[in-house]
Amino acid sequence: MHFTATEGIEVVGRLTAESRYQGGPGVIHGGILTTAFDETQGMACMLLGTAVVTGHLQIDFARPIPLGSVLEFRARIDGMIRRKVYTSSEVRIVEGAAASDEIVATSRGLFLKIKPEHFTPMQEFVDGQPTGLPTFGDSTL
Ligand SMILES: CCCCCCCC/C=C\CCCCCCCC(=O)SCCNC(=O)CCNC(=O)[C@H](O)C(C)(C)COP(=O)(O)OP(=O)(O)OC[C@H]1O[C@@H](n2cnc3c(N)ncnc32)[C@H](O)[C@@H]1OP(=O)(O)O
Repeated sequence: MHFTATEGIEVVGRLTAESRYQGGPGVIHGGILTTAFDETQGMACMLLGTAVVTGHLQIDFARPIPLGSVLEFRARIDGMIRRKVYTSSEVRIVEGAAASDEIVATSRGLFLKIKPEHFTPMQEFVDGQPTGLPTFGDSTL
């Protein structure tokens, strides 16, 4: 995806619903749409200048999205308290046969600010290949 920072803390992302993203016949898979929301809202949080991870994500799939559609996601930060960052986003079809101003899906997400050491226990798994026996708390894998 490509992202653009706009006025305020808002992010715009575009994604083409390619054939490899098919879920039901002729339509985008809901998991792909969910991933795109996660990325767009996570990117909005990045404008705060701190790293975040997704804590909770809730999607409303309002309309089927035909393959070939160009989607435009808009995401923003609605509020913050302590480490919690509340975000929302919506998507429209901006190019293709089904293009219109109608919102075809919406998302609300809670992101948590994290410190860089959040990922330290997972370093051994970078690129998917465990190279040692990392310890998570008291349990050993
Ligand atoms: C990918 C990271 C990138 C790093 C930076 C590199 C540059 C990137 C550049 C570009 C980024 C583009 C954007 C990326 C977007 C994609 C992000 C993902 O998909 S992340 C993968 C999926 N998510 C996880 O793997 C989290 C797994 N969960 C955890 O690690 C923990 O549960 C965590 C950190 C979320 C919270 O654990 P605690 O121990 O730190 O914090 P506690 O004390 O439990 O919670 C703090 C507050 O948050 C609430 N909270 C926590 N989880 C909640 C939940 N699921 N629902 C509701 N509230 C929750 C709690 O009630 C508490 O609230 P009270 O402050 O007391 O009011």
